[in-house]
Amino acid sequence: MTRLSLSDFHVSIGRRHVVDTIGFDLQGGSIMAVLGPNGAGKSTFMKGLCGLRRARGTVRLDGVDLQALSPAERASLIGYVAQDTTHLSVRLTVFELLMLAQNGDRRAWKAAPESTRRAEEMLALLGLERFAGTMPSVLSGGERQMIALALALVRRPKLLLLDEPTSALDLANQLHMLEVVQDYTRRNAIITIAVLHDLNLATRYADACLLLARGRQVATGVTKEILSAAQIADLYRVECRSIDVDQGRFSAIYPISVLSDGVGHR
Ligand SMILES: Nc1ncnc2c1ncn2[C@@H]1O[C@H](COP(=O)(O)OP(=O)(O)OP(=O)(O)O)[C@@H](O)[C@H]1O
Repeated sequence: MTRLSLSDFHVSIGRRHVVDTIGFDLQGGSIMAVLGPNGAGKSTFMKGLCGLRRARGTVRLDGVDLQALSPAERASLIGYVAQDTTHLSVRLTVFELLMLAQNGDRRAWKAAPESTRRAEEMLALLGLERFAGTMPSVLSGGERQMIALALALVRRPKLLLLDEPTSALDLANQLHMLEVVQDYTRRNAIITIAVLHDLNLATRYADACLLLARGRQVATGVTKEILSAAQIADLYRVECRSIDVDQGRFSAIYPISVLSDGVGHR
């Protein structure tokens, strides 16, 4: 089973330490939500993990030190879906992109035999078959977000990193995307880490949470234990109530008001 272990993990932008001293362990089949106020360092943390920002410390995926790998080796293990999908504005169709994602690092001129089937499977999994022949540049922001996920999954990552994956999705697609991600994560025993701003998506889909404030790890652990109304109030400086939904099947967090030392003083 896949296992991810971080210790004393730091990420810098230029000379500035933006993310400091992160440490946790995750087992295959689990989803971790990364939560925290704007500017807390969530995206920088994700970029540090996938090698887009300079990072220090130890990151082991199944015992392999990710920091010691070449960019190509690292890319073969990690699927990263960025907040911004403008990189998909190329003159290729969705299907061509799915083929390129799987074969871009091959020297041979032929695509790997199973890649057509795999591309079709991904389109079916996410319900995107109707976009196969379309260029992402003519699609909506939410449709591009779904395609970015398909492009990450088609390469069979062991570690899936999603930066605000539902930010452009309507209610049905938010649930659809996270159901697919949860099912894929469990079935393939991979690890998914997702930056989320919606606390109720976190309580519903994340097994574990990492709370960040000013680049520091405020808390990490099992979602049920971490995401209390008191902890949320402390993190975002917003008074909240925790509500049981569907006879305790889900727990929802309802925001009441910004505390007097809230916005601008975090
Ligand atoms: N390219 C950059 N150059 C310099 N500083 C940056 C850069 N990108 C981010 N930062 C700074 O790093 C800090 C963390 O930014 P980051 O984007 O990681 O926050 P975040 O938690 O993802 O925020 P948000 O919820 O608003 O997306 C912020 O203070 C930001 O100003």
